[in-house]
Amino acid sequence: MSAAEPAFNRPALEQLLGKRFFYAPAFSLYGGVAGLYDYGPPGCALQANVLDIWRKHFVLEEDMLEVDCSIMTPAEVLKTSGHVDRFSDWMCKDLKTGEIFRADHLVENVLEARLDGDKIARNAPIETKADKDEKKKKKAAKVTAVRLEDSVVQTYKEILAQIDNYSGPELGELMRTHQIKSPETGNDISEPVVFNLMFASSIGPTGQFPGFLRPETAQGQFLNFKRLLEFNNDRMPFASAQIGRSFRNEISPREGLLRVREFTMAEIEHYVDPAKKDHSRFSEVADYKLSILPASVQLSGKTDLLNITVREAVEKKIIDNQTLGYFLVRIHMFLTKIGINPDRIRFRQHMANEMAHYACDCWDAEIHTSYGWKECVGCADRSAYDLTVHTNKTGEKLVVRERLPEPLVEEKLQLEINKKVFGPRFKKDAKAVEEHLAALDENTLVGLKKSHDEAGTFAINVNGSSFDITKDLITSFERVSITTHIREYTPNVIEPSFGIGRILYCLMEHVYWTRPEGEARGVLSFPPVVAPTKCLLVPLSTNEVFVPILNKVSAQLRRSGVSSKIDDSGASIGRRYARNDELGTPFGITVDFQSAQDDTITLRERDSTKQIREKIEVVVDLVKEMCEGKITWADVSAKYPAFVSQEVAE
Ligand SMILES: Nc1ncnc2c1ncn2[C@@H]1O[C@H](COP(=O)(O)OP(=O)(O)OP(=O)(O)O)[C@@H](O)[C@H]1O
Repeated sequence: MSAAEPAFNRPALEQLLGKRFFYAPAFSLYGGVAGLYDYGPPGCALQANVLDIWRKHFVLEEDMLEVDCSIMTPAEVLKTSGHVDRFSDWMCKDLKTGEIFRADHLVENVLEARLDGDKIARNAPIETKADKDEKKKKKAAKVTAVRLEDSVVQTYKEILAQIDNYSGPELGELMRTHQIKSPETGNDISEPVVFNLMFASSIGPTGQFPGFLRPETAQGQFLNFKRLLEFNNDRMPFASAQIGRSFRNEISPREGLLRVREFTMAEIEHYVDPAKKDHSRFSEVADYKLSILPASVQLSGKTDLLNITVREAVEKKIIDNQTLGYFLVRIHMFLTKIGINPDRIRFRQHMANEMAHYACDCWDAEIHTSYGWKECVGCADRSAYDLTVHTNKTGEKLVVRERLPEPLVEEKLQLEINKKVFGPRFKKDAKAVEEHLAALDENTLVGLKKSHDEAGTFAINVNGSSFDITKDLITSFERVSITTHIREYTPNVIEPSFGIGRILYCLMEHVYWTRPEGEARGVLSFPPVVAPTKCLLVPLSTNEVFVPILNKVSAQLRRSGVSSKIDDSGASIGRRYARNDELGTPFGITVDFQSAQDDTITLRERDSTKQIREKIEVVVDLVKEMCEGKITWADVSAKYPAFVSQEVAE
């Protein structure tokens, strides 16, 4: 289905996912809490399979160092990382009912609804969010057919193209200029105020040690940088990885699994030399084409995608460096491997204001859903930000020290102090003044030496106080030749960050369809590698004769590592297969009277409903190979004559 194609029946999918307990609202017996969900058996199995592929695709393939760090985080860590001050969104309120909105989402939804109203008035098709559920919502939000001036349509489109780029005051200004009110009530809206997204807590019984539930898994990785580098025998570049829960107190979680308050993330921190951001395996992916949406295009009010090889994008500096480009391709490969439709993936570059406080370049892998394009993987160049702030705060140097191939000889100004005079003169300030002088850069020293030579003194400012450095405090201030054998630098970090729940939901939308024949029956066409259960075993009837054969097949599948489930309920075979189509089980094995005579069974493939008949051992091997992604059903049906199942058509 193309990005513009309408008519996706989201309510039907949601009903199926609820009925088969992929996931459900948490604490529903107590009325539920927005943004908290429980996964049931098929949801858990799906997630485990996706994470297994993630580990193989990234951790194993790239030799990453996996860690599992504490979720509860001291406030001081998140203060240093900038999250306490800046990990926030803009929130506003319906002034009468008190209903809360995330400001950028409110502006976006209202302007989109007006553009839809304009389309209805012009009798033009609504391309975005055109599923039935969305239409219903808009009706409820009193979307009326109002024809807009062409210039207004243009302005709205330009605002929407860069909706993520506005600050709170700018969003407030947009609300005033464009008369944005509370959608349901038409009431006035408050000015946007900043709202920190972290859940606060305290550690220990005194309540004196503040902490937060982590909002990302990254900080634990940074704080272990020194150990990890040592573990890696001090070799650069390298990457750490972590899979675990993160928590964000989202202002208004409204789109199911897409925006929740507790979710599983899988994050990679790839450490590189800032002077060498090339990637040794870039040539393997250089010709891979990606659909990208650079910041410059969005700023001109457009959303046209550029289909370009990653080589060209890096050469033209659209993507900043090879390592970033390499990871964008690897992310794309992972998403398609688990079954995301490649035509519905794009990479959107962040605009300057939108970038997180730690990032210097950022690309989001966005997946198209019935809710529109949704960010599912962020890929940020966090530069040296995190390691630098933690070094500055703790005094523990989170740096790389590399032996230079040739010693480096440099002429440098060097200032040596006379400690005997220094201590008695500056007393308690002596240490701070000394450290300040030691940290001065070459340019500053050149200026100070001028005053020192000409006036015999110079002044410096340390912690708000001025100190005169007179000649008697200095033993030498000369240019000397310094030989360095070691280069010390703070690595830059490229961070691909995956929201697993969002990806799972997008996958479920992409693989969902209904069989046209008879009453519409839902199917989830998961690729065998991610399917929650791989194989359904069905005896033709409850006849005892089938039991030993079923047990034999089931044991063989278990030995081959293939998960299977026996359905010996009295329901018709067609009905049993239909139930498993909804669970996304790719293969079905039927045991019948012929099986009892010649040890053969039938193997049915979910999407085509075609079957083959073969010996038990052959079928088990074929299923194993298909589940491991080594062969496909096309390979199997080409080799063994396939026929249409009688039972399924019933
Ligand atoms: N509230 C959430 N619910 C589910 N997944 C989330 C949520 N917030 C973030 N994620 C996932 O974590 C990934 C990395 O987080 P990141 O901080 O880049 O997201 P973000 O830019 O804050 O997301 P958004 O702008 O949608 O709030 C996202 O790409 C997404 O898949």
